Parts: sequence; C-alpha cells; structure tokens
Amino acid sequence: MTDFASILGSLPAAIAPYQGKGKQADYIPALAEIPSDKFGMAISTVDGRDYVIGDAEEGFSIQSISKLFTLSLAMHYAGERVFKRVGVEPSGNPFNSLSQLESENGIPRNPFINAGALVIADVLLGHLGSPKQDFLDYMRALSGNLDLQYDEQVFRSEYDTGHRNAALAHYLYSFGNIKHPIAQVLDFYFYQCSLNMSCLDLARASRFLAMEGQHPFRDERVVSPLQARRINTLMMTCGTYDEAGEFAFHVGLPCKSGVGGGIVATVPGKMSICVWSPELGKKGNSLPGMQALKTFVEKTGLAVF
Ligand SMILES: NC(=O)CC[C@H](N)C(=O)O
Repeated sequence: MTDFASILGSLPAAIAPYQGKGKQADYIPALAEIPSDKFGMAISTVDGRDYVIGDAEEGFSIQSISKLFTLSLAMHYAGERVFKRVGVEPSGNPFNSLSQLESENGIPRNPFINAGALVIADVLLGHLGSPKQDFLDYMRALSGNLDLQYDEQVFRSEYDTGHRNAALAHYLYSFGNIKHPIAQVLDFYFYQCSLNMSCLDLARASRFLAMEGQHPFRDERVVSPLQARRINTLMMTCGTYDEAGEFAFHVGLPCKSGVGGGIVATVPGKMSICVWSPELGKKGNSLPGMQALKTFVEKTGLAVF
C-alpha cells in the first residue's frame, strides 16, 4: 500500500527550491499580510482516511476554490440550464479578463473565470433563500467543520478593491446574463471568496468529486455521477485558468486554484487533495503548491492518464 504519510513528509524538501520565487496576491491587500512561507497539504481518501503535513489545519482564504462549490450547488439546482449561461471552454486568458465577453455576447467561457463565477453567483441568488448563510451551511456540511467562518477583513478588502469584478458584473448585466441587482451578486461573490478554510477542510469538502457526487458525511448526493465527472473535467481544462495546460501536462489531475494560494485536486475514485502555499506564479496559481502536486503524482503515479 502506498505510504501517503511518508510521501507527504518528503514534500517540504521538494518544494523548498520554489519558495521565495513567487509572489503573494496583493491586489486584495488583506491577502498580502499572510506569511509567504506557509505550506500545508491534506489528503482525504474516499474511504475516510485523512493525511496532513505542515500547515494543513490552518485556515486560509479559499478565494476561487469557492467556484468549485458554487458551481456544484448551481448544477444541483439548475442542472444543464447552467450551461446556457456559461460555456465549457478554457479561456486562455487571465482569470479576471473582460475581453472575450464583448465578442461572445456576455457568455463567459467557463464557470471558473471571474465572469463565469459571477454568473453562477447570480444563478444561486435565484435558488437560495438566504444565499450567504445557505452557502456557509453547505460548506460546513461538506467539510464536516461546523465552525467554518468567512474572513471579514478579506471580504472588506475585496469589496474596496473589486473594481474589475464590478466592471465584469455590470458588463454581464448589460447582456442580460446577470439578473439580480449587481450589489447583491458582488456581495455574494466576495463572500464566497472570503471563506476561511484549511487544507483538511477543503480536502474533505471536495471528496464528493472523487466519489461520483456522493456526500462525504451524509447519505445523499451533492451532484449526480455525470455532474461530478463534468466538474472534474472542467477543473482539468479550466480550473487553473491560462495555466490549465501546464497543470494537465505536469500534474495530470483535475485542479482548482485560488489566489489565496490554495489548490484542490481530485483523484477520481480515490481521494481529494488540497495544498496551500501563498506565493503565486505569474498566472495566479500557487507555485510551491503546483510543485507539491507534481511531486506527489510522480511518487504515487496517481495522475488520471
Ligand atoms: N483567482 C482567484 O482566486 C480570484 C478570486 C478573487 N476574489 C477575485 O475575484 O479576483
């Protein structure tokens, strides 16, 4: 049997050469205050075993990893209709780009770029009675951590500096692809991004993606098996933005990153993984985090191809 504990134990040395080579997100000022040398990783297997290393139980800002969960919830409520309003193609552009929306009639390329996630937030506003609380409850149930909270300071920081997201939301609204008041959409979007979770929380919470949509702690489905397969596919092709090709090439697992430095990866049928290290490469994905996943896959052979 693979000795996951000792493989995890080898990762701090493997990523050490990459620390100090990236840069924390500072366009959201609160994120720049996190010590840059943090590193944690957690694995949660489909049969309920957890393995952790380093700062895996320390909370961080999940940022765009939240898009994985809002998409899952939107697909649960609206099924295929979601894909009338967002596409399933990689954008090849930065996560916060506005440019393709003009020629593509306000239909974002995919649900993981900011434009797509704002549309998904709008979809959820049509289904949730108390959107922020309902989403928090959903994440608490998925992670099994009833103490999960959002980070007020990060939320405020995003609100104060979120001009690009506001521009995207207005532009989408002008195409009729946002239907609720823009202030409500942004409020919900900044809230989802400012949830504070640890690697262990996120590895557990994303386990349904490795379990054909089965809820990790309840006798119910989060999404259908087909939907789980599609979400994994979108993670592989679009989850790390304009670096998705590099991730598929070097890591070979469905991944979803956030500018807080976290990356969730799934090994369908086997486990879910979350790594966290705040220094980002040029495309906004954790540089040491990517190396940790690459090394993990080399040592375990767990890539999907
Ligand atoms: N890639 C990310 O994590 C981006 C999320 C961030 N909240 C933003 O909207 O810019």
